[in-house]
Amino acid sequence: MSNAIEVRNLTKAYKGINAVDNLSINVPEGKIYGFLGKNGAGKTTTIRMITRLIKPNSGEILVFGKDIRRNRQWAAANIGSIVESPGFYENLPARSNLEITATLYKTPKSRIGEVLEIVNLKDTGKKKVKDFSLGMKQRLGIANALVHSPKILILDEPTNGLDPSGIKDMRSFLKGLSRDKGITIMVSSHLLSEVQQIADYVGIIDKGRLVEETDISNIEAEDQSYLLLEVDKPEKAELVLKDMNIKFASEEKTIKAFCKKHMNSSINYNLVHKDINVFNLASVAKSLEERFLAITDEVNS
Ligand SMILES: Nc1ncnc2c1ncn2[C@@H]1O[C@H](COP(=O)(O)OP(=O)(O)OP(=O)(O)O)[C@@H](O)[C@H]1O
Repeated sequence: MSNAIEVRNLTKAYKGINAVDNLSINVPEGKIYGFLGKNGAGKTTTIRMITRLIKPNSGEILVFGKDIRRNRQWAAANIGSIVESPGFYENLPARSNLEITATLYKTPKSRIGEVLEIVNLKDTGKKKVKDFSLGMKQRLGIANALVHSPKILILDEPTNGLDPSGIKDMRSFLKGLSRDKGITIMVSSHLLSEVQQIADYVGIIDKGRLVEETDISNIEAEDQSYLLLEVDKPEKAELVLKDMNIKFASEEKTIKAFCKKHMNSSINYNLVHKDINVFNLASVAKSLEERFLAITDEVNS
């Protein structure tokens, strides 16, 4: 799989402090990439460098394999973004606002109908932007970023300020955009659950440095939070776990055994050999949240 964006050894310092520190990330083409980090981790600074709003101190950024410093127009043509909230003429309807952008990009006006359709604002007619909900304004921002038909969309915290139903709509909208139009989407967030629900890949940063970058399914598959057991003789099962030096918490016939995944089969073997019936044995994955906190704590300690 090729990369839509490759960031290599990128550094940006403010007053001698690295806001982004030798960062390298890969955003795979056609996927949704969740760029995750706490407030102040360096997400916006990275995105501002990718979108050429600010210059790095060192490092390079490639868009579809081309260095953006030597291919500025190429980069601009391929990337649509919302970094700061887009300023709209509040007294104009959606279409008129997008016409201004289309003129700037020398894009045919026929594209406006298409993007309004994509973001589900086709029927807003003469309604002025000032009368739009926040969710509608966010979608108009995305329409604005899509006017010139970029292959990559970069959104800095797109769900900020939205209510739960607005967040849900935004999530399914972005998934649809990736699935149906093949657009690569890079979306930053400080909300772990958000990234877990939307992204195919995740890059976690802390203090400007990459902590981990992986396919989201790896996170779900690899890291076990606990093994959930349902047995007929819980007291006997607890003795087996004690013998194996495994911590556990039990409630009636259900036991949570806190162990690594590779221990699951030997736990099952030992239980069965002690004549304990195992009705249910399920590996419960660590949520990204648990994993993220564990990772950033390791870095901080
Ligand atoms: N223009 C600037 N001048 C000085 N320091 C800055 C500037 N922009 C960012 N920083 C600092 O760089 C660090 C990273 O900020 P950045 O905005 O990139 O983080 P973030 O991960 O996007 O966080 P948030 O979600 O809070 O926006 C912070 O310590 C911030 O104070």
